[in-house]
Amino acid sequence: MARAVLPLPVLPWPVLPSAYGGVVSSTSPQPLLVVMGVSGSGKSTVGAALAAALDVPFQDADPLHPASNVAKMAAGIALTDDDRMPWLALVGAELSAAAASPGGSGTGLVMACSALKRAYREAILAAAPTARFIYLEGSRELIESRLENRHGHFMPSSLLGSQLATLEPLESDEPGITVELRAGEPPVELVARIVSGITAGDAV
Ligand SMILES: Nc1ncnc2c1ncn2[C@@H]1O[C@H](COP(=O)(O)OP(=O)(O)O)[C@@H](O)[C@H]1O
Ligand SMILES: O=C(O)[C@H](O)[C@@H](O)[C@H](O)[C@H](O)COP(=O)(O)O
Repeated sequence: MARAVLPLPVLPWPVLPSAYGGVVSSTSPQPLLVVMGVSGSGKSTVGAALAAALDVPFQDADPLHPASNVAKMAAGIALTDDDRMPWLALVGAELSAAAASPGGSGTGLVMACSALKRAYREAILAAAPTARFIYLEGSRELIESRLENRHGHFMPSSLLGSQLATLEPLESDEPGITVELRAGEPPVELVARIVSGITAGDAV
């Protein structure tokens, strides 16, 4: 699978070494990141840890879905573009609100959002042009095993096939990086790789 590698500069904020073992934002503008990938790739887990490492708020896009979308997914029915577009508008609005203003007053945000298709990412960027994507790329086997071990979530593992079929991986001319998932790697280590990948502007 092609890996997206963005030429420098990747992200519009300066970084400094930190005790975390990676980097933190040092001055405004604050990071505006969308952790993307199929259901079960770790967006929520990794996104929350990344936000903590960067000291910016975290938001999961799941609660922004209307109840009708959640009901469909819970019933094992894949969403359509028409189902997703109003939801993506909400995702974009949240990112836009958190974006750094010219005066630097934005809070920044890490958003966990599947953003499966390029058109979905373009819709997000239309609302929040400074957003950058962190694509969690993993094998079907790894993601399937994680979904099978995840309990209490509305999204059934049976939808993984449709998620993978819908997915258009982040491309090299899109803003962001691709991160390859490794079996057995704790989230904290994955986050450290992401932070260093953001800085280096490379796939990690
Ligand atoms: N690096 C990791 N190592 C092991 N398990 C993980 C890791 N990241 C996520 N998980 C687990 O995999 C499952 C799916 O992660 P989740 O964050 O809910 O994915 P998503 O938000 O993309 O659907 C959860 O049970 C989570 O605890
Ligand atoms: O576009 C979609 O089909 C959904 O947004 C989907 O991609 C997302 O994965 C669900 O919201 C389930 O949530 P999890 O990704 O947390 O499983």
